[in-house]
Amino acid sequence: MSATAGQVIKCKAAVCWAAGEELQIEDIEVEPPKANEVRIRILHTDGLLNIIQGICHTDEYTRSGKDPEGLFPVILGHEGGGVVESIGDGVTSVAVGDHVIPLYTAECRECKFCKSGKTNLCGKVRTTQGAGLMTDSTSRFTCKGQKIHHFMGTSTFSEYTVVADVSVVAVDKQARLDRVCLLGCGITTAWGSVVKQPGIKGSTVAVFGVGAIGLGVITTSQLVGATRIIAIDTNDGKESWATKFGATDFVNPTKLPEGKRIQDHLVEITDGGLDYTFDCTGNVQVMRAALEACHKGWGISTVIGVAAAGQEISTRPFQLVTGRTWRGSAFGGVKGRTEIPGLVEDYLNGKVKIDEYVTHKRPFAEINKGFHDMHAGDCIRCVVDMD
Ligand SMILES: NC(=O)C1=CN([C@@H]2O[C@H](COP(=O)(O)OP(=O)(O)OC[C@H]3O[C@@H](n4cnc5c(N)ncnc54)[C@H](OP(=O)(O)O)[C@@H]3O)[C@@H](O)[C@H]2O)C=CC1
Ligand SMILES: N[C@@H](CCC(=O)N[C@@H](CSC=O)C(=O)NCC(=O)O)C(=O)O
Ligand SMILES: [Zn+2]
Ligand SMILES: [Zn+2]
Repeated sequence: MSATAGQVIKCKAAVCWAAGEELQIEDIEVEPPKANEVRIRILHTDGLLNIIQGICHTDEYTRSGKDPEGLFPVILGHEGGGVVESIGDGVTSVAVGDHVIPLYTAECRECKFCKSGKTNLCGKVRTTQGAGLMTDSTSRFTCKGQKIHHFMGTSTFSEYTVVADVSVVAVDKQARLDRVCLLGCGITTAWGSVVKQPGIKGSTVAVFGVGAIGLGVITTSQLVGATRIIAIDTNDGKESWATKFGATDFVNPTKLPEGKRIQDHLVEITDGGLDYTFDCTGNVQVMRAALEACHKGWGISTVIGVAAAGQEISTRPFQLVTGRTWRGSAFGGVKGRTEIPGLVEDYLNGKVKIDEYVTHKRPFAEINKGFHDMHAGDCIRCVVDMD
């Protein structure tokens, strides 16, 4: 039992008060966990463990106001790790002191979705999570007397956070928490999007967008045995990254002859198109190009990127009539409580890269600089040092 169990904890958090505003480091209050909830210490003060956590483009997407589900004021962050400080009644899946990763895709194992065997999406907490609240429709965070919304059921940009017990997984304490916390989103999303897509072994793949997600798709495609992996990015600086992670080719669509569309170029250089393509940009024009770069009769295109409010995808229905498939992937189709412990072991065994994605590091007090880093073009993953 920790000394703070059952008490309101006062700590620091990065609060975004309104859409488009920078985050403010504020003193907040974090209520104890209620039944089936877990309070997690993201800041570790004993000097043994220095937590870092990632900033994902989806945090920026919500901060910017482009997310139709965005609610403010809010504590963002969904790629973190921490240590369980206390648990509410009925919690059996994690214990005080466990090293844990919060999961924005819950896994209750009881709902229609979880029991379907067809999806990783879980229905248990999604409605209240989307409303920025815990399952009893209240928040555990206050600041200056005001209620602060939770974000994606995780809100990791806080020294303490509260999550549902179905939204957290304990991991091997031998794994450095300041590394495996990055499995909370981007790397796992990319890994799952590839390993859960049958047929990539021996096939051709095109990856649009060479950020953390695109690199994860490239390296996992290589791991499962894709024969040709074409990376596409508008930034030439991404070519060396793509190659280092396993791409066989790199194309910058802005360097094609005038009027030449990227999908037409890809179809030409691949004898009819790719077996598999992935959108890792969030740009709906790119999503279309990725679909249309697929081979007639069997090509499959996966949308991973998150597009802004009001954006819609389109293509000629004939593209689908003639055998191309458009699909999407949330958190890579990964069931976090079941599969993240195995991914942690894969990291410990050198089968999954994590450290290689980190290009920038910022102290918590400079978290806004981390958000700016993401727009600079040379950033794969910026991590925030909570110490
Ligand atoms: N479905 C899911 O579960 C998840 C989805 N996401 C989403 O995935 C997307 C990718 O995330 P992340 O890798 O972190 O993002 P990044 O911005 O780091 O990577 C995107 C890359 O695409 C490049 N790019 C931009 N426009 C084009 C274009 N027209 N053609 C080709 N490349 C282009 C960017 O270039 P430049 O460097 O010049 O900007 C950048 O290199 C985001 O939308 C994010 O929200 C993230 C996690 C989970
Ligand atoms: N809130 C947005 C949709 C955002 C979105 O698509 N989120 C992804 C994860 S992105 C992680 O970095 C996701 O898993 N969505 C599934 C879900 O149930 O939210 C909107 O409303 O457009
Ligand atoms: Zn994310
Ligand atoms: Zn469920």
